[in-house]
Amino acid sequence: MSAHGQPIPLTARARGPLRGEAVIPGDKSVSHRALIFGALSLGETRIAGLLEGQDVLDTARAMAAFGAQVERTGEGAWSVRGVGVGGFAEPEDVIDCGNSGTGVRLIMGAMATTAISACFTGDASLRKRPMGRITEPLALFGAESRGRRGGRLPLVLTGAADPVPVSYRLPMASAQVKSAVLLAGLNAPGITEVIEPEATRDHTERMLAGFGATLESEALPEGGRRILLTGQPELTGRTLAVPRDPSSAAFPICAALIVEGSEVRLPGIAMNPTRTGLIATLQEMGADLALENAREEGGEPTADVVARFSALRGVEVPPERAPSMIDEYPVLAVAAAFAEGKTVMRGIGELRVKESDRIDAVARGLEACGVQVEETEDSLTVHGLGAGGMPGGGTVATHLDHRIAMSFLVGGLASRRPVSVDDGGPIATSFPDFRPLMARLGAEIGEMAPA
Ligand SMILES: O=C(O)C1=C[C@@H](OP(=O)(O)O)[C@@H](O)[C@H](O)C1
Ligand SMILES: C=C(OP(=O)(O)O)C(=O)O
Repeated sequence: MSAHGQPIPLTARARGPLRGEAVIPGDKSVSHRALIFGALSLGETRIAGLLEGQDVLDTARAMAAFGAQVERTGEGAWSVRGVGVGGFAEPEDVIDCGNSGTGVRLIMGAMATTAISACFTGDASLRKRPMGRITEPLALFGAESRGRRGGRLPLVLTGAADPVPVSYRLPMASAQVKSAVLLAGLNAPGITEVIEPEATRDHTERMLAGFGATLESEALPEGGRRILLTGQPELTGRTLAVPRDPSSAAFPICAALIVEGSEVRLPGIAMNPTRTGLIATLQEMGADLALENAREEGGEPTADVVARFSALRGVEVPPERAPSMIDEYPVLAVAAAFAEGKTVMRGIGELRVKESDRIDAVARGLEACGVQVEETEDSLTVHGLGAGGMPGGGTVATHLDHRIAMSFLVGGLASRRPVSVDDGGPIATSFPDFRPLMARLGAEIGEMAPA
């Protein structure tokens, strides 16, 4: 939806090859964390390349409401003067995190061991998402919460006045839950331990260490990781550059692979191994993907990605890959519609609690575009139609989900008939530049009535 709440229907149609350079904005996960960790530090944090999507802007506003001085100093350039660990002030008004699960969950963790109360809410999508997975571990520190039935937002959280450190084994693979527990552990005396059954994105661990926290992380023999955080460190503001978002890069990459004659170069994409599952899967599908100039930027491995039109073949995506490609399944499913043979994605039950139920949204969208699919509670199978591809011609319901909107618009660039989405407004939450960037590559995505 637009800022005024009106849906913005968009239609994508085939118009020839995509060519050129795609300069992807900053990583959303790192951007949220840069603002939150800056707010929990003493002194100034200067951030370059911050993603200026609505999700991150909502987190910036929230950090100001908790007492940090947050200032935009240029394009993607932000300054945060923090209040230190345990220094959050009580916000005077409701904290509205918009569409952002990462924002609300990490902020709840960050305030849970400070003796203040805050009321959190979000848009219609965020108000449907489970928050018990956060409030339950935060209760172990001594925080109290009261929300709607099923632990939904709006929710009031009162931080523990005398927090105790905890040992917590995550019941699901979730970097948001892991991060909320670690952030709460910052203001608890002693060691907080988090055990994750499967390794998830590790930006919190890497970045907290960079801000001065003492943290140890070890791989477990049975898979997963054990993280030990020493509470009550003095975090110090720092200068950091946000690497370019691999989850946003996924859209032009997949578009180049399925639109005949395409070649797109994407400089400096983050290649943190906890985020590269899509690249591995596409390579197994036969994608012509080159990774060049591997280097380190802003503390994260990066590389230039070159994606060229490819004859893809269906694969089985192993369940253990889910955490490292979690947000990329919708666009992978669309690319799989252009592959020869079937693609089976297993162990993806977490997709049901994202901005939308992504298994259902993708399955219904592909059906609307003439593609046969099968779903179970935690899997999705796409019957690919080969390079001749998806018939298209349908309108896809996006359920306030940016990734569903962008995935199907990518599909429309290669399908036989145009593909429409009912609402492209939420694209602004993570990739505000998506349409102009795709247009510069030669894509036709217009604001027009559904086909
Ligand atoms: O920690 C993060 O920044 C994120 C973690 C993932 O969510 P879960 O922790 O719910 O899997 C991911 O889907 C989200 O887009 C960003
Ligand atoms: C799941 C996502 O984000 P969040 O959980 O932060 O809303 C996403 O960006 O795909």
